Amino acid sequence: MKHPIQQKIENLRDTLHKHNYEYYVLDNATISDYDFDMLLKELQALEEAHPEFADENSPTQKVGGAVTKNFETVVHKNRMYSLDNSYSKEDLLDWEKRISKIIEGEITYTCELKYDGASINLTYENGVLVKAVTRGDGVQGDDVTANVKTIKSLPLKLQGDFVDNFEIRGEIILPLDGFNQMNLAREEAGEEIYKNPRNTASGSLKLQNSAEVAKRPLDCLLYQVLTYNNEFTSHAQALEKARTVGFKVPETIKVVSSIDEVVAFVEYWDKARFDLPYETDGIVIKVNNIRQQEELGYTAKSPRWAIAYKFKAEQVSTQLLQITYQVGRTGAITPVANLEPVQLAGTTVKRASLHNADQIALHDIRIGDEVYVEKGGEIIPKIVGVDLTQRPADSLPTLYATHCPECNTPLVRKEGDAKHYCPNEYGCKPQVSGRIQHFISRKAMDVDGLGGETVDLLCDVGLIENYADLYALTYDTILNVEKAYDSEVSGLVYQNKLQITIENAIFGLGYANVSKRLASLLASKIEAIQDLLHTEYTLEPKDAEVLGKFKRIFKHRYEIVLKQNLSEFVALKGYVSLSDFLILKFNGKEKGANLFDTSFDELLNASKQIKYVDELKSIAVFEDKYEKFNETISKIANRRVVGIRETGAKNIIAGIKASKQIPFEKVLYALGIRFVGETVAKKLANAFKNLDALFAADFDTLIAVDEIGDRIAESIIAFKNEPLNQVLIARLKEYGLQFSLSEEVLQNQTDTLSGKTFVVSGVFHKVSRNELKKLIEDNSGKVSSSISKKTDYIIAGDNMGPAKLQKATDLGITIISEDDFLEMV
Ligand SMILES: NC(=O)c1ccc[n+]([C@@H]2O[C@H](COP(=O)([O-])OP(=O)(O)OC[C@H]3O[C@@H](n4cnc5c(N)ncnc54)[C@H](O)[C@@H]3O)[C@@H](O)[C@H]2O)c1
Ligand SMILES: [Zn+2]
Repeated sequence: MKHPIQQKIENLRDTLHKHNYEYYVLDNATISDYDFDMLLKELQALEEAHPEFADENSPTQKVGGAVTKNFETVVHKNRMYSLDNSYSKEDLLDWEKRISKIIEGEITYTCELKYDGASINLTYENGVLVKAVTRGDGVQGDDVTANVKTIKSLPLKLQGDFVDNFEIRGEIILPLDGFNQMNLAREEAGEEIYKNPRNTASGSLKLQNSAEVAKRPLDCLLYQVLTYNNEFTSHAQALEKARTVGFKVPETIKVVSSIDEVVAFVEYWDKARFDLPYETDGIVIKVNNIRQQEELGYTAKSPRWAIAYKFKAEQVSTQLLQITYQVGRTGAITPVANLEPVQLAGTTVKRASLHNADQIALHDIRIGDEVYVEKGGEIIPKIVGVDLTQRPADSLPTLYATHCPECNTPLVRKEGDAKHYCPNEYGCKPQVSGRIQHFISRKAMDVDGLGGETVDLLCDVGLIENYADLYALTYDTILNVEKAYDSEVSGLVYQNKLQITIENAIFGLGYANVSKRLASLLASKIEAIQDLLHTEYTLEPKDAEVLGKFKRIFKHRYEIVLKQNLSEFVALKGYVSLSDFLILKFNGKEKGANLFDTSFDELLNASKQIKYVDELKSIAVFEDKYEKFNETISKIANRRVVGIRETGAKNIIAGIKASKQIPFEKVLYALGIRFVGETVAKKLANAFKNLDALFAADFDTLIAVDEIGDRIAESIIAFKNEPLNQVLIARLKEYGLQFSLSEEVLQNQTDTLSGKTFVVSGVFHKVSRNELKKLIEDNSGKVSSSISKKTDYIIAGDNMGPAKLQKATDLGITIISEDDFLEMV
């Protein structure tokens, strides 16, 4: 058993590592900065109280970022640090006390805004910009010179005299105006909008194409000059000189001589910051005298001579207009507050997350309430409370959604789970598409050429509805498939009120984007929609092409659907889509009957199984809110068309074909069995060697495998017992995917290390850490991340931490070198 404090420390480190990765590498934070900082402080306090659990890789000891593989890695000449945070005047006074013990003489401070973007280190030689490198992990960063050179306000060549060779540091930011304009354009194009300026600035720097970067209105604000010959005596003096030769050093910087003055500066900017053209998340206070700075030096992570003061999140109040529900890829439901638009920290806020039913109940949040909205750092705003004094007299408590907004299935909530789920795994559109997107993702089948948007498109037009369908796609069926997307209406436009005529069906099926005019022309010559397949038309070339496309997709769908009758079909999939329903319902009716002359109500009543309501949603809008519907229809003129052209089609088909070679463990991961992540999939693949053996294993056999617990075993059994999965797997086998480990892999596996547990620590020379781990696993050994009594060997590289070494010696564990280990295998 691990010491509970050690366990807690390790959990905190894991959590913080994950958030660092999301924040710095993915540019996609999932908790607020404030919450992040509080977790970090908790970890700091625990580590201070328990030095025996110290680790040089802890998030408290290192700058949180990382280098990416996309750029050349450059080692910084001078390390780049983070900043210590403070939140109150007391924190600032404590800091002053700490530094006064180390340095002598008067202290003056500079106060600067903390610009919220991505840090950059610029190297100038003989007055010319030669290199721009991101902070990375503080020791080394990404060389993004080409991208940075596109920033117009940054001098590539200095005007006037400055130091010959120097480095200068600053923040690449995206001013609010530019950010809002970028988002406006994306909103109009129907694209997902950017979360916040910081993410977008940081993401822009990492783009591969500098021409794209040049289109973004980035700016660079400078905050520190590093020289080699003591050219400057104070920080402020260096910055002012830098300004005169063309660097953008904000005029907001101020030199003061007491913490009281610092506090006044903070208080002023806490209000005035909202009038700034860019975002700031705090103030940076620095010791102004450079000699004093040098005396103070650095901790592992930050300079002792500087501290950040972080502003509290801003709050506003606004009216809650409506609560809607979003369905995630796993079926998880997230309630979303639709708000009366309000300005918050420089951006217009229209929506906020409500998290889950408990949160709504906790604050008793009701539609019509005046609610307090807060931007916790940078992620989407949240509702933190209700102004009860403003509550309307007739307000009613919120009734949480009972049915899935996408497929109308009753929602479920498992004990101990905060979220509701839509259980209609195989019939709910976001889940269906999500599962396919997981299947093709990089760590799974790694299908090149196919992305999330295209999967959505292929699902929407009905070409695929599970991952096996991917392998039935051909170049011809996907070429020129396209669909127009807009915010509300997904395709069906009912002109004759609620009548579905052939004309409307052709228009509404969404295949190939047939125009209203063409639909009516096509409908005029036929009795039933399937007549389209053999009726001759004389058409303009453009129309003929559209009809060709329509026929291709329709025929494909038609053939799939007609293989079963309606009840079998429903039994198999749990739902039918509207288009499938139409095909099934009207197949075989006598020619002459007006097959599509069915009212919407009739249609809905006739089949309670229609759950694929994407198409039907527009009708609900039509019935409830005629005006809104009209407004939406008018937007159709600005629809965004997503389509597949020649090159795209070729790449998709090639990518799908190539994925047949992806090794078994990845295929297993791709199947999307609950709780079977990448590592578990690898374990299972190694233990059972092929899918048949895995699926033949009973519960006890499964949990006998190292690290496979009840939950995973149950999930595997549930998966293999699901008839639809059986059909899918059978199809995938037929298509030739890898369902067993390759001969080559099997040959490299031995039992040499069976029963032995290893901990790998430090830096290695001959093989990488990951290769070491793989070697251990291939030879049936076990890798553990921490030292305990169960550890048999520690493979120690360079720089193994002293705490680990001590612990290993205490427990009497054998420490071996890289070479010793390689001998063993
Ligand atoms: N929400 C999350 O998941 C998450 C994850 C990781 C980090 N974070 C946030 O990021 C912060 C840590 O990030 P960090 O290590 O980049 O530190 P930081 O942002 O707190 O401070 C260091 C950085 O401030 C920047 N800076 C801006 N103006 C400056 C000025 N005038 N002078 C000096 N530096 C200036 C520099 O780029 C410097 O690298 C945490 O406080 C946390 O809130 C959040
Ligand atoms: Zn659903």
